[in-house]
Amino acid sequence: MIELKEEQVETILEKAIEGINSDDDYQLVSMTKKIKYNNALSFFEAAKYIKKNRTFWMSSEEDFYLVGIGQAYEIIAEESRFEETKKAWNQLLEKATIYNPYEQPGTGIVALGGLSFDPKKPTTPLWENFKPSHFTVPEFLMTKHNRECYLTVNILVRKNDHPRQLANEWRDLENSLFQKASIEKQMLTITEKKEIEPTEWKETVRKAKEKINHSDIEKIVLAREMYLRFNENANIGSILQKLLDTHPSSYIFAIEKDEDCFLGATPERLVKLEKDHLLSTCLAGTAPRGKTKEEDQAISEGLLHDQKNREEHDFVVKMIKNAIKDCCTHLDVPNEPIIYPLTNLQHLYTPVTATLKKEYSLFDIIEKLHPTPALGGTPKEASLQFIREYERLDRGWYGAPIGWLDSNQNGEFAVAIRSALIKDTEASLFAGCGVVKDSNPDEEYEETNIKFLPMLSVLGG
Ligand SMILES: C=C(O[C@H]1C=CC=C(C(=O)O)[C@@H]1O)C(=O)O
Ligand SMILES: [Mg+2]
Repeated sequence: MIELKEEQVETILEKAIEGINSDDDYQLVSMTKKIKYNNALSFFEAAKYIKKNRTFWMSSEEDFYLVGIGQAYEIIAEESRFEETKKAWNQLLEKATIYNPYEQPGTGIVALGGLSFDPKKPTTPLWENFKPSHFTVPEFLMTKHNRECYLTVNILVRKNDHPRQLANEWRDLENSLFQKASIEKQMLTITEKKEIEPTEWKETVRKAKEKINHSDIEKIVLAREMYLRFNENANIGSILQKLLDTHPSSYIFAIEKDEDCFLGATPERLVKLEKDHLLSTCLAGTAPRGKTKEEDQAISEGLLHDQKNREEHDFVVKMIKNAIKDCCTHLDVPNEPIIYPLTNLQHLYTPVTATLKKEYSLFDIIEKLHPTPALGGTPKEASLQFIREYERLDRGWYGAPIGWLDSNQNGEFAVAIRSALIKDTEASLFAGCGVVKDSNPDEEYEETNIKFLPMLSVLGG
């Protein structure tokens, strides 16, 4: 393995610049090196006053962290968002210079980002900074995996750039990013807390039930919002620390877009790809945790055998199976769900594994899966139409795919639930639930209350 040497950086940049022929052409140069073990959150925090648009990602199952700082390249798509994003990503990779002797998942050129829940629903000012599809290749990417740490630097070079100058700028920035930053422990105080139209929301649940009883729609997921105001600006690093401490079995994520930050602790994996090995998960059907071990056990048993929750869950299993079967071989789905326990609640859980056929990519799978009936409903289009028409909420990126992919067919996307959009001293929290024929509006309301807890409790609630 050939390590990247300091003096090589300039040569790599020089070569890339030499290959650029016209003024409006460019090339992405990506260089990865191993670095000393570093705290991911500390790195995130150090960038606070240096670069905007930070990204944080921690995967629940492994010791895997990504921290992206700045934007070397952006892919924004609105209309045919999957097609456009896929095309732009492939074009970027085609002409990139990649120096990455490790080829570990999540190193080298990595795009981090996500999508909005429904591009057909008009956006409100709340989500104006979050586009229908927005992926960023950061200037600096720290990857932590299996107790090894890597730093990737991505630089977009143009014809008239000076390699030495770029190399020097990059070195200075890197030095300042590795100044150890301690995470300020913030005690946020909520000065205003407002549930947005809870009575109307229950009414919409009733309407959804009616629709289910009188049409071929079988499930509709309805979400609602809680608004918070704080005594001071929320510090994202401090909130992430609390999420990491309290939600070990969830994906912890944060995506900053200018002054706004969308963050959360979601247990819901949409899809993970390691080369051609695909893993998706069905997570739907919910119960609270018990106060004692015995009570917890009894609730789990109850959930496993509860017809209404099993129905909610089985719609997801069926849909995921159908959505990916033509793109995969070796599809494996257990017959029965198991319990997935979280800090504040427990879910029904079924893992789905498969081998992805060569001609398909991660974007193809996301397009086929989103939204699963855990966030949309069954059938997909009809339930989406209902949500579009009756849900009094701009979901923005809530409930949508969020994650990363690299240039070696690895990547992972979660579904952005248990999440909040933070704007300085304000936050909007989101929670939804699957409405089926046996749903009770008051019980669904209580279920969403528990789903607010992961975010509420780290925001001073
Ligand atoms: C829509 C949410 O949860 C989904 C995921 C798991 C269980 C769910 C449920 O039991 O209703 C929901 O489908 C949310 O947390 O906002
Ligand atoms: Mg439910």
